[in-house]
Amino acid sequence: MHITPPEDRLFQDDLALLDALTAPTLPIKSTFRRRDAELDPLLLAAAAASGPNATRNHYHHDFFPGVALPKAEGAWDWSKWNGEEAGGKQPRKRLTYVSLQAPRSQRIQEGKENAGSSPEAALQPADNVPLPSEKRARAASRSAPAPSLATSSPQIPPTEVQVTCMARTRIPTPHGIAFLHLYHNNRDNKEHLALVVDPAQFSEDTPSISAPPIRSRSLDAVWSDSETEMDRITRGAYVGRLSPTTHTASSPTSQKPSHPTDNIPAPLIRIHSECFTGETIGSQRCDCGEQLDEALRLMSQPITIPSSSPLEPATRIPGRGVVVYMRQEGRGIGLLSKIRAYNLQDLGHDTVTANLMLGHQADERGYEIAVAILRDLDLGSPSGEGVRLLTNNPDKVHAMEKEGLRIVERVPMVPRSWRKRMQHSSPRIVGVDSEEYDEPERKAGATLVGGDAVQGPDLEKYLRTKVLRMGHMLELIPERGTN
Ligand SMILES: Nc1nc2c(ncn2[C@@H]2O[C@H](COP(=O)(O)OP(=O)(O)OP(=O)(O)O)[C@@H](O)[C@H]2O)c(=O)[nH]1
Repeated sequence: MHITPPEDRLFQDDLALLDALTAPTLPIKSTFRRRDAELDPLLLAAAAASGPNATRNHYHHDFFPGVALPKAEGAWDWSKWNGEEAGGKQPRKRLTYVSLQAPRSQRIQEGKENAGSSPEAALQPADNVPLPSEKRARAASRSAPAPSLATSSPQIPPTEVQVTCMARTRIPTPHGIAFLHLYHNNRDNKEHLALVVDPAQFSEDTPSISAPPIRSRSLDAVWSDSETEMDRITRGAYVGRLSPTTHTASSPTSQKPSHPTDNIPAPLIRIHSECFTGETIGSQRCDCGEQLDEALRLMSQPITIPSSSPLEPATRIPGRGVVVYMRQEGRGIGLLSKIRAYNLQDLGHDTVTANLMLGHQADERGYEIAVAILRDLDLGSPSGEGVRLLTNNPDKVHAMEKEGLRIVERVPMVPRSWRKRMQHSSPRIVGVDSEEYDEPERKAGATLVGGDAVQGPDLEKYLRTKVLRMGHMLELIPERGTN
C-alpha cells in the first residue's frame, strides 16, 4: 500500500485550500478536504496577532464577532474572548468571518476614506506628518513649488496616474554611476524611485552612440515663473556633471518619443519591489537583495553592437537601463504582514498560503505607477523604442503590457546560486550572454550588504567631513596619492 508522506499531504491540502480561496467557484467537495484541526489555530493566531482593526488596508474585519474588543490597536485581550478552545471536547462551533467594512462609496461619503490621494497629499512628505507651520514656511522659501499634479494637465481625467520627479542626484554605486530619481504621484503617499544607468547623462562623457539620454520630463519642466536656475539645479534638473565650477540647468524635455538611430538594444528595465529584509539586513529568505544588485550590475555591463560589415569590428558601448524601485514591500502587503507571513511559513505554509491566511492576496502589487514613471522617462511608450524587461514573473510582464508598456524582450533574472550550479553542468545558460555573467565569486552574503567594501572619492570626502566638521571619533588617514 502506498502511504503519502505527511509533508506531501500538507502540500496537497495547501493547494486545495489555495484553489478554494482563489477559484471563482468552490472546488468539487470530494477534492477539497478542510484542515480544520491544523488550520483553525493558525487562523486564530493570525487574526489575533493582527488585532481587531489592523487587517488588510486597515479596514475593520472581525474574526471574533460579538466580543467586546479593547480600543487600542493591536491590543487583543484574550480574557475578553468567551469562545471554546480549539480542539475542545464539545462539537465546535465554527467561527465565522464577518466583514464590518462598509462599501467603499459609503466610506467615501462618510469621509472615512479619501476618494483618491489628492495631489496635495501626494506632495506631502512621505511619512505624511505635516510640517509645523514655521518649518513649512522656511522650507517653502528655500525650495521651488512643485507643479500641481492635478492642474498640470487639465484634460487628464482624475483617475489617470500622474507622477512627478521631485529630485534627481548622482549616486556612485559599486557597478558605476546611477542617477537616483525620487517620484511623487497622485495615487499613494509613497516615494517610489528610479535608478537610471545611462552614460548619456554626462554630456562630457557621451560616447558616440545615438541613444537619447534617459531624462525625466517632469523634472526637466520649469515648475514656476519664480523658479531660479539654482532651484532647478538643486532639484537635479541639470545636464552634465555638477561641480563647484560647472552647473548648467536642463531645458524642458521634448515631448516627442525618441529612437536611437543605430542598432542599440532597448534599455534594460527592472521593476523592483522593496524588501527591507532581503536588501537591508541580508535576509536569505529571498533573493531580493541579490536581484537589486544584479539588476544594477547587468545594466552597467557594456553592450556589444555587432558591426554591419564583416570587415569592421563590433562596437562596445556602456550599458543603459533603469531600476524602478517600488515601495511595495512584501509584494504589496507591507512589512508588518510580511513578518507575520514569515512566521506562518515557519509553521509549514508556503509564501502564497501565508499571505492568504492573513487575509491578503498572494500578490497585491500594481504596476500603473511604475509604468507612469517609465513614461515620464520616455521609455516603453507604444511609439518609442520599447524596453527589455528583466524579470522571471509572467504576471509582471502581462500587467506591465496591460498598462501599455512596450516590452520588446524579457530578460531572465537567474539566481546567482542557481547559475553557479548550472555552470557546473553546462557552460552556457539559454537566453543569457555568458560574458555578462563572468563575475568574480563573492566572499560573503547574497546582497549589497555582503558585498565588498564601499570606497571611492565621494565616500572619502564624506568620511573626512564627518571627522573634521561633525567631530566623529575616527583617526584620519592620509588621502590617496598624498603619501
Ligand atoms: N508576502 C511576502 N513577500 C515576500 C516574500 N519574500 C519576498 N517578498 C517580497 O516579494 C517582492 C519581490 O517579489 P518576488 O516574488 O521575489 O519577485 P517578482 O518581483 O515577482 O519577480 P521577478 O521580477 O522575477 O523578480 C518584494 O516586495 C519582497 O519584499 C514572502 O515570503 N512573503
